[in-house]
Amino acid sequence: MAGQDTRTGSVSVFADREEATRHLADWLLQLATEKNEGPFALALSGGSTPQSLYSLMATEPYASRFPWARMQFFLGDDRFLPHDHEDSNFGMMHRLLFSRVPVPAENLHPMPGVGTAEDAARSYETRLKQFYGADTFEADRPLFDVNLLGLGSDGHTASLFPGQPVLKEQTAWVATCVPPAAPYTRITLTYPAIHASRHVVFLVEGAGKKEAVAKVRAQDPSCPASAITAMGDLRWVLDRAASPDA
Ligand SMILES: O=C1O[C@H](COP(=O)(O)O)[C@@H](O)[C@H](O)[C@H]1O
Repeated sequence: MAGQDTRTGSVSVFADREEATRHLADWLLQLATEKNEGPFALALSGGSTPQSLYSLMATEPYASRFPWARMQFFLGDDRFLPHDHEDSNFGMMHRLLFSRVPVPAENLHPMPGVGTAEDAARSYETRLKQFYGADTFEADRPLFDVNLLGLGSDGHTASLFPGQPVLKEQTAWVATCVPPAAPYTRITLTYPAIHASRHVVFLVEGAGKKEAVAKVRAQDPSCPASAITAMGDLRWVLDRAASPDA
């Protein structure tokens, strides 16, 4: 593993996907068990990259070590689809993780997938505000303990897609996005809601992401991921294939 600090956060590079995934599972387990008071709130990413992490968390020794009863699971984004649709991020998380571990149903906070997308965004924001206990963020009081993010090869993260109006959202915590070159209307956390995290961590794997990682490192403004910040720390977990340095 190699490590370095950049303006965009700390970077850890692992030999392959399996090592990167195991590192992240170990780090999450350490954070969740260290915080022995109150809920441990996570916002999870969708797509294909984190699937091996969710599967790993549902196997031993992780499955019996995570404090599931204290863990609260939110989503960073979802496709506006019924949860049983094969492309629903929540559906994927449920199949790989939630259905296989003793997490209480009331600790799961899916984004609504029926009705209208606008209503779904407003209703999810209300849910987040109830959980946070306030309508505006207080400095140094994060909403999420960990916000796990992915990175698209076009530089999108969560469902913050290049050039879309959602990138300018400074007030709403949750918004809709209709990506021109990707399927489905999306519901996504906005920049301010992602910022309200004790830890923001990107998990990025595969050679197809190397160019996007390099652009974020160079703070290329065409990449939505370049503008991600955190109340606490920002870190990148990469496999060697995704690292511009490898
Ligand atoms: O559409 C999405 O894409 C990104 C990246 O997904 P990946 O399949 O390239 O890993 C993901 O982070 C986001 O949650 C998802 O909705």
